[in-house]
Amino acid sequence: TTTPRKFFVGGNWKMNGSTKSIQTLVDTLNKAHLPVEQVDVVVAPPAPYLALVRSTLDSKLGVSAQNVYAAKSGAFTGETSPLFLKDLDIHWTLTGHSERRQYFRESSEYVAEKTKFALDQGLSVIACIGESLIERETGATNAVLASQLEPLAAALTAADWARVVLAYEPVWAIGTGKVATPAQAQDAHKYIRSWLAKHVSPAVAQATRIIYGGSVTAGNCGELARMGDIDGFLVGGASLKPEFTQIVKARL
Ligand SMILES: O=C(COP(=O)(O)O)NO
Repeated sequence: TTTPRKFFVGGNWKMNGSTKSIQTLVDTLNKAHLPVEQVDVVVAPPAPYLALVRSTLDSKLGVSAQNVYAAKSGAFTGETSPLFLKDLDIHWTLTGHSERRQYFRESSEYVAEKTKFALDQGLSVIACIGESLIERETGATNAVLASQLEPLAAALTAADWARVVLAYEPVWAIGTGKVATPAQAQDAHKYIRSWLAKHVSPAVAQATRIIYGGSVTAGNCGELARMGDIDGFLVGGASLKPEFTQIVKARL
């Protein structure tokens, strides 16, 4: 028998918010009494607001950085150390979000290096992968996903994977309102899981949560959540709204 994977919903606030809007959002989340026994919920505020959110959000909800640097401290102006997060009782970080790959030229090798470093510092990681529109249209989706997974598989031990959630976020669905169809998302998740089974281990493939991101809303999350290899969501725009609490309950 295999242990069912606990549903996981992340909220990526990206570069949005203010003290006032964040306090309102935190208040909404605290009052929602989210079903944390059935769903892992983690929100990722902008770095300047990490301490505020951690100190005011219900402790049963996780807080994540949106990015970290692969060093403990030093002359790396502008960067966030994993040690800062642990100091703030924050146990998660995103790595490899497509916006960091696109605007800040983060390579899959670099993403794997920072993912491994964060894990070695005791953090859990939401590691992001996903293809562009041209890659999908030219039939390169699986090859691209494999190329993004390879450095991760090379860097991580089997034990590391227990603290990794993979987020499949097709770039063409992020912020566009063009959500992947349940079949498109399921196919990609199924490929990722089969890739893990072959290149890491069947046990890691079975246990690793693979969550979908890209224009998820309260309206489309239900049908996506019914797909066997979709273990949750990484929500952008909708995570800034009260409807995020509906998305958390997508599989209930
Ligand atoms: O980038 C995303 C998805 O963003 P949207 O939900 O706004 O498409 N999650 O990390």
